[in-house]
Amino acid sequence: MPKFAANLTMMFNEVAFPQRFAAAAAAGFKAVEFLFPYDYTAHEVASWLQENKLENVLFNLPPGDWAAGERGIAALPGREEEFRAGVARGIEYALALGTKRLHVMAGLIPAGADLRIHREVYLGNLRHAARELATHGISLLIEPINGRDMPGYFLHTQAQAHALREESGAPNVKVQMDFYHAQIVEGDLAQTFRKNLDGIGHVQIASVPARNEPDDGEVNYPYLFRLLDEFGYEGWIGCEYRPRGATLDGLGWLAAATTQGVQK
Ligand SMILES: O=C(O)C(=O)[C@H](O)CO
Ligand SMILES: [Mg+2]
Repeated sequence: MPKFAANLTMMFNEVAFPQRFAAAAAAGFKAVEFLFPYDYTAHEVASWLQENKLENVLFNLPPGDWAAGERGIAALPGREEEFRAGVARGIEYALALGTKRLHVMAGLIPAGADLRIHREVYLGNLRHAARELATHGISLLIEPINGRDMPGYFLHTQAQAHALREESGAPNVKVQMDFYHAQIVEGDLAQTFRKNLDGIGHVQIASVPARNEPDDGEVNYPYLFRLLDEFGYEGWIGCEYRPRGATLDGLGWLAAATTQGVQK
């Protein structure tokens, strides 16, 4: 049965990050995801999860200098040492939080760069991270992101991600299929999901093009939720959207999905 996790980076922004855990739990969520926990100690984040009986299903490995515009370093030559230190830091947090999935961002590639070099570096880093994570039973996720929101990002299409996943040779490398990005880049969401089901480790949702609640725009989410169920998807669905107004006011879609028996 599809299960929904609140994305605390985008949702419940009415309150500060530490208070979003209680807000998500009060709204009925049993699980949360967020981009980065590193502004806080692992102990603090673990305590917010425990106090609110929440599971953390996903966060990202350190992405390089996010404030300076970096969006991951996994495909950037010359950053391998920093990448490895980031893997160790991510694992330290994942163990404290009980997290079983870590997303690794590839990075922005300069125009005209030799993509073969970036691909080799990326694969080497993926293999290293996957090995380290596997010793703790953690999956490594890679996510194609649309080039309108993130120009220059290395990974765009589902096919590219699944080819790299297979080439990594690591069974714990999985694709994070964000339906918002996938719809913008290529569409054909249902068939693409069905074809790649075994290689998908996490799903994220938002309306297209506004990236608000999944109840408007060009993607028919009630249909997709039913399909995910029929296909036997057992993973989480991260609600990675910017609420149009107050987060609670926009949760009607979740109530409807739950009533229809999508969420157990
Ligand atoms: O943009 C997204 O869809 C994401 O999932 C984050 O930016 C990277 O985790
Ligand atoms: Mg996403």
